[in-house]
Amino acid sequence: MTVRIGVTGATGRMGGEVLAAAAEREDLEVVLAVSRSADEEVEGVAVESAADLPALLAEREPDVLVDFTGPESCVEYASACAEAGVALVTGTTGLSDEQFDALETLADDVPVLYASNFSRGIAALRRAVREAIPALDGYDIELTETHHNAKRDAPSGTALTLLEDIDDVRGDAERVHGREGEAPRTEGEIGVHARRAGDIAGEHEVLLAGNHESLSLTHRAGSRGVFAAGALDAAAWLSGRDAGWYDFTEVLE
Ligand SMILES: NC(=O)C1=CN([C@@H]2O[C@H](COP(=O)(O)OP(=O)(O)OC[C@H]3O[C@@H](n4cnc5c(N)ncnc54)[C@H](OP(=O)(O)O)[C@@H]3O)[C@@H](O)[C@H]2O)C=CC1
Ligand SMILES: O=C(O)C1=N[C@H](C(=O)O)C[C@H](O)C1
Repeated sequence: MTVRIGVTGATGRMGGEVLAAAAEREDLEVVLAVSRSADEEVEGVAVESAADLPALLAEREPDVLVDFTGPESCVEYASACAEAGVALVTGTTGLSDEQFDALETLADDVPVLYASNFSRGIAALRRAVREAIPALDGYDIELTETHHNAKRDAPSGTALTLLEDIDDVRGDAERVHGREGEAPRTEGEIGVHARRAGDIAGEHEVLLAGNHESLSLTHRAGSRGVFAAGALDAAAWLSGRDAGWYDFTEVLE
């Protein structure tokens, strides 16, 4: 059965990637695409006004809306989904705790799948980090992420997810965002570094060092296509499921 999808932020970097990737898939059909700046075609799809999203959801009846926009719009579009009974896949990062709470509440009404990163490589990196930490007890940990120069939020959503993973395994640690001046490392702290340059699609490195050795676990996205493909896999998987909060790792099981 063909899964009917809607795309928000269609004029954005990820919105365009999602539309391009969807055009290559036979299991999905794009039935609407919106952004605040409508009146354009992206990847041959007409982009309509995001202000009309509630009406468009009711009229076109997509199974799943795929969202890569901004934190406020993500919650706004999720509310429209809950109202219309449409499932939501979102990879928007930079959400506050309150915005995550709002999304989780809306998941009482419709299926919501959130992932700070839709690449399989990051899913594997997360597993590797969870395995490495207990094997390298007491080693210092530094996390570095590198993204294109237009990224708004820092640290990246993926970096925050990796930090949560580290805390889960090792207990809550102090996070030191960059260092300057007299700033010696304290035991157990995690250094967090965000670099912004050029058009880098996304790199994450978890460095563990101690006992005269170091282990660097690094993921590099070659293009945004990997995130778009993962989000569409998630949309296909989510369609028809019960209301609730879902994770990308469930899609990969
Ligand atoms: N989870 C993952 O795997 C990935 C997540 N991301 C995340 O996706 C998000 C989008 O990234 P990217 O595509 O590079 O960003 P862009 O700025 O290129 O695109 C964002 C799009 O969303 C719309 N938008 C932005 N802010 C708002 C807002 N406040 N209200 C309504 N619409 C808004 C813009 O369109 P317009 O202004 O025309 O409405 C634009 O089309 C970011 O949070 C990023 O971190 C990115 C890559 C992978
Ligand atoms: O903004 C981006 O580009 C990306 N954002 C996500 C994040 O914040 O982790 C995922 C990916 O790294 C690309």
